[in-house]
Amino acid sequence: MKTLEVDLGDRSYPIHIGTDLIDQAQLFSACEKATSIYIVSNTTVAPLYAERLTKTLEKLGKPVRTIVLPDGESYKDWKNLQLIFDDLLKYGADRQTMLVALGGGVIGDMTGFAAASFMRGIRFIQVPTTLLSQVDSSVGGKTGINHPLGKNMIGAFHQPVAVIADLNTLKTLPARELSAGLAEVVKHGAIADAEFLSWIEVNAKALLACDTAAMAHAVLRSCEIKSAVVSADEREGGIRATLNFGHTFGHAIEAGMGYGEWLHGEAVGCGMVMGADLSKRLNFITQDEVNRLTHIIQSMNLPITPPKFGAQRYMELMQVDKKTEGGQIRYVVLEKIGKAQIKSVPDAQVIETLTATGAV
Ligand SMILES: NC(=O)c1ccc[n+]([C@@H]2O[C@H](COP(=O)([O-])OP(=O)(O)OC[C@H]3O[C@@H](n4cnc5c(N)ncnc54)[C@H](O)[C@@H]3O)[C@@H](O)[C@H]2O)c1
Ligand SMILES: O=C(O)C(=O)C[C@@H](O)[C@H](O)[C@H](O)COP(=O)(O)O
Ligand SMILES: [Zn+2]
Repeated sequence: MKTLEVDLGDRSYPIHIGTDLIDQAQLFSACEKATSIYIVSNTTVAPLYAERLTKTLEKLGKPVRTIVLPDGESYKDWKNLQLIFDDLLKYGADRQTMLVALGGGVIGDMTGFAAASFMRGIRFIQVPTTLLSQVDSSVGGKTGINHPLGKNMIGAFHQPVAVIADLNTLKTLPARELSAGLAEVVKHGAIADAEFLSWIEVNAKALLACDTAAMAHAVLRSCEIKSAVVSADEREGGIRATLNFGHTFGHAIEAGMGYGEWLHGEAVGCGMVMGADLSKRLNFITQDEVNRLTHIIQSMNLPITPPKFGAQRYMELMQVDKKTEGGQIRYVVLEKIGKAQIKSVPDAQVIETLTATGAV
């Protein structure tokens, strides 16, 4: 097992990465002060892992309950968030209750937001079970739900007290979900570590085969990159926005298609192709580099052609992005492979990208 720390002063926490971690009660030591523990999971993940995790948590001598939500991005909303509060209140949760998010990014984001707001804030642990949640969403404390008009529009920054990433849970993950997770892995290389991007390129086959050693490296390096950025800029005043590479276009695809039609990772993969094209138009990277990144994304079995919503609809969907300031949409672009920056770009150049990539 490898452990790294997200360094945030008195809100610092460990990320544990290894195999069979959900059976190890000592990793959940933050629950020692808890009055009760609620696992929050969904109808797919709970039957696979909730019983094992319950046995582990019961060793800590606390009452353990499981709340099971419907599965899917389309349920990441107010109505289904309320189901968590309903059970917490029904069964007598209090301010010392610990929530444990068992699932992918949807469960992690919703459980985190429930923890941020229940009784004005309780603690929670992330047990991510998708590649995407292990390399990205379980770390950094962005929690929330979607609004029909925009992705993750309602939420809070609320850090977990621990992240426990059990690589063996990835063995039951469908191939399409694995590919979606690889999009965020590629993102970390593209924005912060050119050498890591080359490693991803060389190890694409092992990654797609869910080889444990390859997964361990992808999760560890991604968590190192993300935790360094989050430690430097927890609330996205500056550098944290670079973690949004591919997301201005990607979130527009997710909302425009209807949540759940394209997986988040698929939309981000395609969004990065568009972001790379935009970076080339700003004379930052070359067409060869755009082609290389596009090829890497395609080799992960991710779509590279966006839906044809037309320029006006894309601009409308992107306008609500959380990076927009004073009506100006700001895009994450690649200064070079391994380094990103955030920039306002004239609409005309963005429309050129939309046209060139097939969105118009
Ligand atoms: N908070 C953040 O920083 C952050 C970062 C990236 C993404 N996100 C959010 O995360 C969400 C996407 O997360 P995701 O890709 O994990 O999707 P997800 O949570 O919908 O999980 C994907 C699918 O895999 C299933 N699943 C989960 N673990 C499994 C396992 N071990 N075996 C079999 N099936 C399993 C789930 O039930 C679901 O059907 C989006 O809502 C996105 O906005 C948040
Ligand atoms: O942690 C971050 O910061 C990220 O941007 C990571 C993204 O991969 C993630 O999808 C995040 O939820 C997007 O944030 P948002 O603020 O654009 O909703
Ligand atoms: Zn993302």
